[in-house]
Amino acid sequence: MGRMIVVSNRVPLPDKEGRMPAGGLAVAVHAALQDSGGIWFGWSGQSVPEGDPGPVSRRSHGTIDYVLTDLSDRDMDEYYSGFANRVLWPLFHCRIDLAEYSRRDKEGYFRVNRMFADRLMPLIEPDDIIWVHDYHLIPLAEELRRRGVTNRIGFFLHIPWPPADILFAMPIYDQILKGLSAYDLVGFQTDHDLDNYISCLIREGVGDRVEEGTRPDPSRATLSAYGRTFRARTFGIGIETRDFAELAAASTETEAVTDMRRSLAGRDLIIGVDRLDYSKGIPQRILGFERFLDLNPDRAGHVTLLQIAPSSRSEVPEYRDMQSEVEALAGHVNGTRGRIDWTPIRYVNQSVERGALAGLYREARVGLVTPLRDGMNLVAKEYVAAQNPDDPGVLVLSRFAGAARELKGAVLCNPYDSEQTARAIEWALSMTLEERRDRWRGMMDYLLANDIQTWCRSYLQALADTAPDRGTR
Ligand SMILES: O=P(O)(O)OC[C@H]1O[C@H](O[C@H]2O[C@H](CO)[C@@H](O)[C@H](O)[C@H]2O)[C@H](O)[C@@H](O)[C@@H]1O
Ligand SMILES: O=c1ccn([C@@H]2O[C@H](COP(=O)(O)OP(=O)(O)O)[C@@H](O)[C@H]2O)c(=O)[nH]1
Repeated sequence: MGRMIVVSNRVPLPDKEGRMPAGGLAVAVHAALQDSGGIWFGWSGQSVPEGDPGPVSRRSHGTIDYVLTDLSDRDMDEYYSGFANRVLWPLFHCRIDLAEYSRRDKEGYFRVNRMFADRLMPLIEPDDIIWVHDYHLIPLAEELRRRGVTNRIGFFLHIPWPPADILFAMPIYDQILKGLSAYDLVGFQTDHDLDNYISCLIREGVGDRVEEGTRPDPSRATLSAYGRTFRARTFGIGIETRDFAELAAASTETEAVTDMRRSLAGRDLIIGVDRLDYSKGIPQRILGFERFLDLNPDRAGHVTLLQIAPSSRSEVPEYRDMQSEVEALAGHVNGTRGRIDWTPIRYVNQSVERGALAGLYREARVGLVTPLRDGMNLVAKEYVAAQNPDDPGVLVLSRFAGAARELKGAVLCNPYDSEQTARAIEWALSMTLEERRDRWRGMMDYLLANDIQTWCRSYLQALADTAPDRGTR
């Protein structure tokens, strides 16, 4: 195998002391890059006020070269906050109502993808394998092909792929659909996403599966579309299960965790951890918790919901609106259900570092993960990995998270139904130790066997095994 070139919008850089960033994807992809040697290309995290962002900057670490490009403020506005996060993100999470399409943002999105392609061209050598990540960069392979690149190019979509009727609501859906056909291997989080993608090709009349046989494998397909043959497969992303479990076990006596334990004074802890994003269903979760309190008056004063929700994408109006919505709802529940010696919801609008988070997950009797739709949701997996095997907590998980397809021991709920969420919380809190252990063991074994290294290796192996289609388009 040749070198590897990873391309993503955000690049997890090592810090000034050369330490790699913590966190699954960054660690696994760095490890794979170290093995093969290669380049990680993406946005530097800096934007410049006007015009051309200037030349790329380069940093080396071991066998990895980081090649970074600034973006202009206009690029950020149109490509990142505009088309990526106000059109693709809401639509792919089935929120047509929140999608704000504009021709200007669409132009910005394709302009930045062309700029990424131009800047990548001089870096690509004939045997390199290129791995592109996520919805910000769907058109990149098409741009590279236009410039004559015949290398293997893979893509992994971290967020869901929507059903056809939702995708088709986007004015330029055909360009996005076609964009993926320029890759050699397209990875999705779940079989549902792959199935939705194939249905879009079929409904549009532009492509289909080309395998023989009457019973297609729901997790893989060879596809023919737009004059190209390529492969699509599901690879549910994992976490660093073993390391995270060790981190959680080692964090039980850290200050953050002992302070929390002391302040709980014997109350049961329920934890929610999410970026402040409408896809995560935080308002619905608070309503579910409120319903739980109303249905179970004997729990009043004996349970606390800790909701950690750092702000995210605050340039986008819908994200700013969420901030006040969550504050108002949490305040309402605390005001109407709380007592002078008990605050039902602790809402923390700040990021919590990994070690403290791991310890807090382990302290919590219930992990409440209720997105309205989510590509995978790593928090669900981290909560499971962090548990004490002798006395594990229970994961309450939305059926609309990719993780629900894998974590069979979770108590599933429909986050749109506050009554169901309320009952799931009560069930989780009253579950016997034997059942908790049983459910946890099954999920933990799964997470150990399907960790982030396995994910990374199987994706790269599948890409290496894919013969690039060098035919005409
Ligand atoms: O880069 P940001 O705009 O600040 O957003 C953070 C990341 O959010 C998304 O995460 C997704 O990937 C996770 C890992 O595969 C998955 O578990 C989750 O369900 C997804 O929402 C986004 O896809 C990333 O590109 C962003 O960097
Ligand atoms: O205060 C926080 C909140 C979240 N996270 C991490 O952010 C990631 C969130 O990933 P997930 O797949 O759940 O959702 P995303 O934000 O990628 O959509 C997880 O690894 C969390 O541990 C964190 O480190 N600190």
